[in-house]
Amino acid sequence: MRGWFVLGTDTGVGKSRVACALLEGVRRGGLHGLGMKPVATGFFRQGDRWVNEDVELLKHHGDSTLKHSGGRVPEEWINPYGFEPPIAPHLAAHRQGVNLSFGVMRTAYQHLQSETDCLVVEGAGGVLVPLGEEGDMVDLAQSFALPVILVVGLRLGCLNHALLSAEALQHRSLPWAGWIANCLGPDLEEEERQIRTLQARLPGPFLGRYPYGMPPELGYTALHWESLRKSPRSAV
Ligand SMILES: Nc1ncnc2c1ncn2[C@@H]1O[C@H](COP(=O)(O)OP(=O)(O)OP(=O)(O)O)[C@@H](O)[C@H]1O
Ligand SMILES: C[C@H](N)[C@H](N)CCCCCC(=O)O
Ligand SMILES: [Mg+2]
Repeated sequence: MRGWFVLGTDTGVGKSRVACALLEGVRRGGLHGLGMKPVATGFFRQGDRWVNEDVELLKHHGDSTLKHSGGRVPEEWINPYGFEPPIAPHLAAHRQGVNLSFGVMRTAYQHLQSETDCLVVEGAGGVLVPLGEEGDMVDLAQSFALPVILVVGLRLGCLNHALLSAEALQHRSLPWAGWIANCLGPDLEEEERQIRTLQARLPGPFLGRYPYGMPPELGYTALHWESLRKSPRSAV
């Protein structure tokens, strides 16, 4: 089991950007890498297809074919559940009369695992986002048994969000890879001291400061690959 489960302090904090940077780093290190978004909400029409930005980004920065068979990566493995409205996953599923099944998501995950060296899974929203009757996003991460990376979106309010998220994760004793500070603005007030405040309080390792405006093709260089390599069962 190799890869990471990318969780965030909230929606819109940079999970996708960081997940794509991880894929860039993995692939530039010579490994095969695939992204997965178990449940995505917010689809729009593009020609004759319904697309979701996160799913498209993960496909773009990941490998385009399966490692062993060389075939196309099935969309339903990358994104087993997708719903049009940009709302909470369990509410979007409910509108469609769908029960989100951990079994379906785990099966897709296992298929992808067997066809890649490193799998980067992106959550949706924050760590305790409900996923219906079977649990929440942390439960899903636990059932995948991948080491978790917490993306902290640096802005006013993030200290509280980051510490609450870490407490929730510690309660469920997940394998932990570390946390990344993602700069959500160009000139963040007290950015350095926000990071130091979190370094003193969050479990390590600190996996890097992702700069504002940096695309994933360059952003992977800002991540601490020495520490990422030491993640439990890391492939890189
Ligand atoms: N370091 C950054 N520099 C510039 N823009 C950023 C940065 N990080 C994130 N953004 C922008 O902020 C927005 C939210 O980021 P992103 O989509 O990665 O968040 P997310 O945590 O994946 O959200 P979701 O919960 O919807 O999956 C996007 O428009 C993204 O391009
Ligand atoms: C649509 C959006 N971009 C996210 N993918 C879904 C965010 C769900 C947040 C749920 C909540 O915490 O209220
Ligand atoms: Mg995202």
